[in-house]
Amino acid sequence: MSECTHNCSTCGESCAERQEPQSLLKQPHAQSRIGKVYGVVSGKGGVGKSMVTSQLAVTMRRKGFRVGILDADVTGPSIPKVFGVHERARGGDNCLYPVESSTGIQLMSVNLLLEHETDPVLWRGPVIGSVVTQFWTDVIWDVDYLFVDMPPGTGDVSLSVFQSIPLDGIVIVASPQELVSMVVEKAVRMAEMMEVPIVGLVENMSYVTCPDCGKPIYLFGEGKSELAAARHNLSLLGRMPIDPALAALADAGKIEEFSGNWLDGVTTALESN
Ligand SMILES: Nc1ncnc2c1ncn2[C@@H]1O[C@H](COP(=O)(O)OP(=O)(O)OP(=O)(O)O)[C@@H](O)[C@H]1O
Repeated sequence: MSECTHNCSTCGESCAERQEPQSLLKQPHAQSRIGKVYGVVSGKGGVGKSMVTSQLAVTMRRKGFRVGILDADVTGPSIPKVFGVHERARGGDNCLYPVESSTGIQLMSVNLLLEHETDPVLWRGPVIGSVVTQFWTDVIWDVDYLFVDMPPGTGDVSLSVFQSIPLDGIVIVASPQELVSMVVEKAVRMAEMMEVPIVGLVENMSYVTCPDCGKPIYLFGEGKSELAAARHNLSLLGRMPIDPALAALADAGKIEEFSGNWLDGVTTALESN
């Protein structure tokens, strides 16, 4: 046997010192019942990731599934607000209970734990990462589908989610402008490196509908999403317009009242996954 370098990855010997690579995936709470788990990610902030997460959850709930949203966007949590939920989450012995929206969607977000929902979260990355992990390990979920609203970008909290929560897949949300930049590619590469399947791509703020003639106006140019999807070998599952009615519903905490079938391609893909 050659001299031990303590680097098992470059050594073929089988010995007592050998350490297999350890999975960092965490177990959910023993009382949780969780079906499929999907992350909703974006290369950068403000492209509508929370909007898409909320609409996916509402659509799956309308189909009769039990649905939850784990808001992993700890420093910019918007999920409770768009659902009009302002009460605080209750805790039990070593557990937390999600708060239910008016249609029964289970929600957990740091904003449901803060004394004042306008308080900023002035925590460093590792603390934020551990809070997100606890939303998986300590919350008692009872869902067929759990959507994780990821923090924007490919920083350390996103990495914590990928490492600690066993995602069945991710949905990538991008605006037309973002589709031509490298940030989408970074999100795609991150998923590939973490070996998480990509369900597909959603282009948000793709166009506006002319209020007079009903024609779509592609403010940022047409056809970018097809090109980007082809470039990254992704399925283009939906295109959502900029719709002032959607923004108004989100601002009023009434996202459960949205109408529109832009994301049906995504929910069909999730159901058949
Ligand atoms: N298709 C749309 N039509 C109209 N308004 C939209 C649309 N998509 C998103 N918005 C609005 O744009 C703003 C940003 O959306 P959202 O919070 O979903 O983005 P995000 O990507 O989650 O941002 P962050 O990562 O910074 O939290 C919100 O006010 C939201 O209501």
